[in-house]
Amino acid sequence: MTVLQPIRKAAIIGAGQMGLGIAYVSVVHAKIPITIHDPSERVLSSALEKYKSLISRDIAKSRLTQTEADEALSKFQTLQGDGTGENGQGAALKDDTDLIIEAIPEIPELKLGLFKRLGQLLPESTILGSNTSSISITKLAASAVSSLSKEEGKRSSERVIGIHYFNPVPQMKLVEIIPALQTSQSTIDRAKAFGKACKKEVTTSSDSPGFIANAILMPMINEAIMVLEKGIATPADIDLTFKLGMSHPMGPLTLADLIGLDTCLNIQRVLHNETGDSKYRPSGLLIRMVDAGWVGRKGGKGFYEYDNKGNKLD
Ligand SMILES: NC(=O)c1ccc[n+]([C@@H]2O[C@H](COP(=O)([O-])OP(=O)(O)OC[C@H]3O[C@@H](n4cnc5c(N)ncnc54)[C@H](O)[C@@H]3O)[C@@H](O)[C@H]2O)c1
Repeated sequence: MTVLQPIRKAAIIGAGQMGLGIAYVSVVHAKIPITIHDPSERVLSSALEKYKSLISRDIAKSRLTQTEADEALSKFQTLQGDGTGENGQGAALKDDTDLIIEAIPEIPELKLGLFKRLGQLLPESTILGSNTSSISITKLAASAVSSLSKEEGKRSSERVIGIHYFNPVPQMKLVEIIPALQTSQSTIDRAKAFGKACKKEVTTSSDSPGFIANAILMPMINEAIMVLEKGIATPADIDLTFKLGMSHPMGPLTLADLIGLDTCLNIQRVLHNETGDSKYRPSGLLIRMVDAGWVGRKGGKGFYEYDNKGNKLD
């Protein structure tokens, strides 16, 4: 039996809603130290506040002791920049980092550029994971070989993998693992073991646009927005139909607000571009709402309005 190299230290790139949640379960459940990188100082200070409030909530619910909470605080570090020397201070990522998980916006050029720099910067023992909802992991793996020799390039692409958590990460019990065509079996095994260490169930999807979850979810959300756009029903009635008629815990428009309307639009654009299938075309209303800066719960307004703690207003 082969012994898997353990993940002892990780870095998260992007401290938005997903990056912070991934950092939290990595420290609290997988019990490893985390550095979280983001170009925005404002995002980093808000991430630290949210991290502390997640800890306080877990203490209040007796899920963490004070000693565990102190340990979790000492294992969490924030750093400005993206870790590779872009958008901030120098290349802060260290050779002894066993795992990187990027959670930057769902924009192909941004992620491809990041994987190119990560491929050059980090030793081939470091797993390069992406929390992308839809972008091809095979393309990210190909980007991680740029300017390396053929043999180094092959090994560099073998350590790239999709590690797709769900929102909100501390509550949702799933991780979707997506190997690229190039990914090695040991990378798959290490990524699955890490997902389980974060106390998640693991599913595996091949590298196809939207993988399992978003290939099914995004067309449903888009159809719900089109029903609204056509004036067929109000947001409240569309959501209530799914809650009470189909036993979904929340309706599709509430879920779209939670995911982020910018993220939904970016995912739909990737699905549409990658498949060429018109069923994935984003609705005009979604495009206009993102144009208006109405990105959902994280921005205070989407299909509903929210206070600065993210609670829905009546
Ligand atoms: N929101 C969801 O429900 C959800 C669920 C699963 C996966 N995802 C995926 O996770 C990723 C992040 O989504 P999110 O909802 O956390 O987005 P978000 O907008 O909350 O956070 C993105 C963060 O990335 C930072 N950033 C921007 N450009 C960067 C760069 N070049 N380098 C480093 N950081 C940069 C931003 O400052 C921001 O803090 C996306 O790929 C998304 O598809 C999102």
